[in-house]
Amino acid sequence: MAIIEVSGLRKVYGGRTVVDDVSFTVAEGEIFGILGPNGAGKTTTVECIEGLRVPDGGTVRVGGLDPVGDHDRVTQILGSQLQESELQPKLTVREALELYAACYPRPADWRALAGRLGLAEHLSARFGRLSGGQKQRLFIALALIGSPRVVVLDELTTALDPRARRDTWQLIEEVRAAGVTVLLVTHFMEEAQRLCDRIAVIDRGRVAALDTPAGLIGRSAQSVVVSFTPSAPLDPAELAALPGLGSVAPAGGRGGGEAEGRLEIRGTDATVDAVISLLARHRITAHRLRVGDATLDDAFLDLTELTAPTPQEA
Ligand SMILES: Nc1ncnc2c1ncn2[C@@H]1O[C@H](COP(=O)(O)OP(=O)(O)OP(=O)(O)O)[C@@H](O)[C@H]1O
Repeated sequence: MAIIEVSGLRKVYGGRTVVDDVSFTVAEGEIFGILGPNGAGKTTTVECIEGLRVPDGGTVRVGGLDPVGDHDRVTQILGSQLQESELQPKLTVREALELYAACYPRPADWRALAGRLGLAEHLSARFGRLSGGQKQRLFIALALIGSPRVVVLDELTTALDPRARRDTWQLIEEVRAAGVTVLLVTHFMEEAQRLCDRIAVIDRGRVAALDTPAGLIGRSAQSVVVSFTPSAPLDPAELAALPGLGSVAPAGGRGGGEAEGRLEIRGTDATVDAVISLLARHRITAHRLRVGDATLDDAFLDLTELTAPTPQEA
């Protein structure tokens, strides 16, 4: 059953359409990701779901309720961790938890929540003195304190170091295991790939793709990556004619330098077979040959590069 239903959502700021005909549903118990470049319209979409923005078109339902018209009831079933959340620096962790718990008719046991989130030893610590990771844990606790059925986490791990980020991923999995639906806005492909059951890729206000992480990678024309340093130059025309070819580039072309002459070829399994044949035909050796599956990162770049014109252009 869908707990979130977004249909034909539109939002316009000062005559500029920033969310344009966005539709998706989130099933109860899912971890659903919203992924997209900066300014794509992710936060605006999420804020419409939270009832913080009034849509200019389309409908949004959370548990069958209108987040704007039924705002009070929606806040009872939806918990939010907002992007760039701040609290009074002098507020202690205990005070924040007690304050937020008092706002809900059926609050979770905040002490148990603090224990689960590793905050039990920091109850007397002031918000302003907490580390980035501790703040994020507190924000998750505050998002969960009303015992919500669905929790919205917007760029939750952006400020965290890799270890704290991984700890947070485990927490998100625990939250879901406890039966809470998670709507996750993220910039981190690894995070989306690891956590999300399904992902909506939003680009320039529109849903560019909606699928499982594996489905997104599979639908990209470039699902396999082969890289090597040839012992002699290869003919660009022959490379361009490879079957199923997605791209040929100097290795590291999408960031980072690499050994002189090293190539990175993206395509399908058929492309890799043809590369091997081509090398054998010309008796060229492939040094440090590596073949790997494309990642969600590759699929994301593909999918956001290939989308239609911006809403303004349409
Ligand atoms: N209150 C506002 N008034 C005018 N324009 C806004 C407002 N809020 C957001 N925008 C613009 O709407 C577009 C979408 O913004 P939004 O914050 O939804 O994007 P995002 O995908 O969440 O981006 P990011 O990943 O950078 O957080 C951006 O161009 C932004 O500048």
